[in-house]
Amino acid sequence: MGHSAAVWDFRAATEITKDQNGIGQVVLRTPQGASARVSLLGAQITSWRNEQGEELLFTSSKTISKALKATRGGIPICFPQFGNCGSLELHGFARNRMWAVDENPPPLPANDSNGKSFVDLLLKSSEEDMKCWPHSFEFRLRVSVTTDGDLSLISRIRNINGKPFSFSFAYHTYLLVSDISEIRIEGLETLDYLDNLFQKERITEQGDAITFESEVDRVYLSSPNVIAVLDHERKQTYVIKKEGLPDVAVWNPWEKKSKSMVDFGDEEYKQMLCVDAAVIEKPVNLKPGEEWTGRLQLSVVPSSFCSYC
Ligand SMILES: O=P(O)(O)OC[C@H]1O[C@H](O)[C@H](O)[C@@H](O)[C@@H]1O
Repeated sequence: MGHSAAVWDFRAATEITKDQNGIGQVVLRTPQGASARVSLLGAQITSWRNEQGEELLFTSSKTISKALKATRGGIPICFPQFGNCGSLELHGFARNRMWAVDENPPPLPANDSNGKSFVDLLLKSSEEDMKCWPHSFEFRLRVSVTTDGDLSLISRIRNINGKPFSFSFAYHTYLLVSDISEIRIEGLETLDYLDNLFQKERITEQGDAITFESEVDRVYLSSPNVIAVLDHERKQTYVIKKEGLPDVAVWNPWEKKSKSMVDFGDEEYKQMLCVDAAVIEKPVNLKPGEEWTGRLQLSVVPSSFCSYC
């Protein structure tokens, strides 16, 4: 690219455009050529590319653009509910709302801004949403791409209500993988998980890594803050670092669930793996005026260089 980080104008490298449906999106680029795209619909990350321009997130080729509905893939934000564990729509309403670019967010530590291309987005409770979830909040999301090409997401949720409220949350991360049967997840072994395929039964993981040979739909509880997803065929490892997000939801449907997943190709399960950094088992309880922060940092390293592996 011929640009050095020292002279790179990170502000100018942040571009606001429209997607093919006319919905606003923000494109972030680094001097080395990594990039990310975030839609104002749901603040959903719709693309994350490495310096070679290779996509790292899965998006279904059958994605259907419905009015104000999250598409299948990327990283939708699940808030104030994960899955169907409450009375709201699946994964909560935040992913189906229009977010605004926040020009003047409360500051974050200098480390979260220096040397990064970033954008701040904001969702506030609306009168309509208050009818089904009667709590006032401000949700700020900082999306950054670092000079190393890492994708960083920082969520700050503030209670501006007169009384406490609780919520669950997830970065519903659709990783793009070469072949699901070649994938191992390390860092979740020996943990307890809730198995969604068996009425959320609590089970202790016995394997020395998670591998896939049929449908998996689990929530691993109280996990370490670093886990690794090893892709043998691509010889690369996704390193997932998180803070404030104790649980990890792991999902691969193994086959197209015919009626419910119209936006999913027959064989696409092979190229996707959801590994969601989340708060599920013990929802966050926020008192009036309090703020919660949940951080996710995704990196990709060659498997041979992975200090974690
Ligand atoms: O279709 P989505 O909204 O992306 O959600 C799909 C999946 O999300 C979670 O991970 C659940 O545990 C799955 O049971 C669910 O089917």
